[in-house]
Amino acid sequence: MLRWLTAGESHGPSLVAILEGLPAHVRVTSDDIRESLARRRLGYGRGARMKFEQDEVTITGGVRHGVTQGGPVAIQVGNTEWPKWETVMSADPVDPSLLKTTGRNAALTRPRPGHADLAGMQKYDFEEARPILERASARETAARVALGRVASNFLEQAVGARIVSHVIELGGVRAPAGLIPGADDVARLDEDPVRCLDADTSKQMVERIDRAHDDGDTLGGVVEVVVHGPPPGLGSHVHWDRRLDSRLAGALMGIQAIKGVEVGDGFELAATPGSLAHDEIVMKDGAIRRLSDRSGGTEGGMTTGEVLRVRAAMKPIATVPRALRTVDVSTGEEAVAHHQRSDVCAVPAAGIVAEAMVALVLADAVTEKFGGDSVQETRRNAASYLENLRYS
Ligand SMILES: Cc1cc2nc3c(=O)[nH]c(=O)nc-3n(C[C@H](O)[C@H](O)[C@H](O)COP(=O)(O)O)c2cc1C
Ligand SMILES: C=C(O[C@@H]1CC(C(=O)O)=C[C@@H](OP(=O)(O)O)[C@H]1O)C(=O)O
Repeated sequence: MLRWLTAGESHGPSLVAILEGLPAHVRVTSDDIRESLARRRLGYGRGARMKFEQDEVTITGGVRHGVTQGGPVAIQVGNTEWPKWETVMSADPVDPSLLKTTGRNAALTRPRPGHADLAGMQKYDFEEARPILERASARETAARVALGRVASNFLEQAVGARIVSHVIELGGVRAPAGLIPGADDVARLDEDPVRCLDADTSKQMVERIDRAHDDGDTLGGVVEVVVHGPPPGLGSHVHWDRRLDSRLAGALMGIQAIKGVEVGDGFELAATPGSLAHDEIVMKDGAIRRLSDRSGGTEGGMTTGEVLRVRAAMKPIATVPRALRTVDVSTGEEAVAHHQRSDVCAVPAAGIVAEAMVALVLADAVTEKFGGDSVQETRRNAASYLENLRYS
């Protein structure tokens, strides 16, 4: 079983992430993690912070000479912006006179609709939004992506599964149906400004972002994560919380601003007659094969061995430059929500975060199915299972 945790605030000194339960001998380096974090910063429409802030990666436990040791893997991702926030985010008490009434040290009393601000202030009993928004911020996704890279290296080394994501819809502009990236399309997708496979659609998406930016508005969209080479039989039909589709949906819904998840053709299947909605089984060259993959590679909560496909729908960025109405909780007066800066659209980045979440869920399911205290043991167990698999 894998367990993972993250800690840290958006403008704190660093994020910290721990992954426990991974076998020994998984090859992973700080540069691998840096590479994944750099991919999360990509994408047309992200805000100024992505340009001037760096992710400072330090592996502080669990890895020696580029291989995991079997203990918890601990990763620190430093925020280079920290010196500007040292007073307002200090862990220790500060002189109250330093907390000014204006600027970055001021109390945030105008909660932003669409954020955790107001519900969090009520629940945790704070008079301002800073203690809530700091942890609710999607800055935390950097820590998940760091862990996701470790999980993804494990998946590739243990069972040969490879993960890629792409943007299939942005601000209402939709890519042609049926485009599925191959495992080797990652570099090509990362070069596209919105990580879309179709060049014409990508151009329209970029124009849509420009228009939203000019209008002081923000956009959402849909990403799809595709896994090539998952072994059949991950997850189980026997209980709701062992179903892989349920675990994937929970992990994707756990990403900030994700409001819907689909497995395979998802909601479209609901409008398709049964005769056209399922993946027929045929005998070909002495082995059982599927004629399609509308289910997205799961049936009965288990992987079928076909390509796994899951989608996540992201709502538009909630800090809208054309500020939304709110109430100043310190006066009870009508006001406009706080807005300092924000992304116009973070859908391409959300795809990288979704890859990480899928990698963590699959790595957990692989350790559960095949066990192993070293990655070579996991690999042997998986190979033996596949050699003895019925009907393949
Ligand atoms: C990669 C990524 C980047 C984001 N960037 C911003 C941003 O710059 N400004 C903003 O208001 N929300 C941003 N968000 C979304 C907020 O964190 C999210 O709307 C907030 O947590 C509330 O959404 P929830 O109700 O789903 O938690 C981002 C989300 C992700 C996944
Ligand atoms: C810092 C990151 O994303 C941030 C997520 C975020 C939010 O409200 O979720 C708001 C923005 O930060 P700020 O409020 O400081 O401008 C984004 O830049 C990151 O992804 O590394």
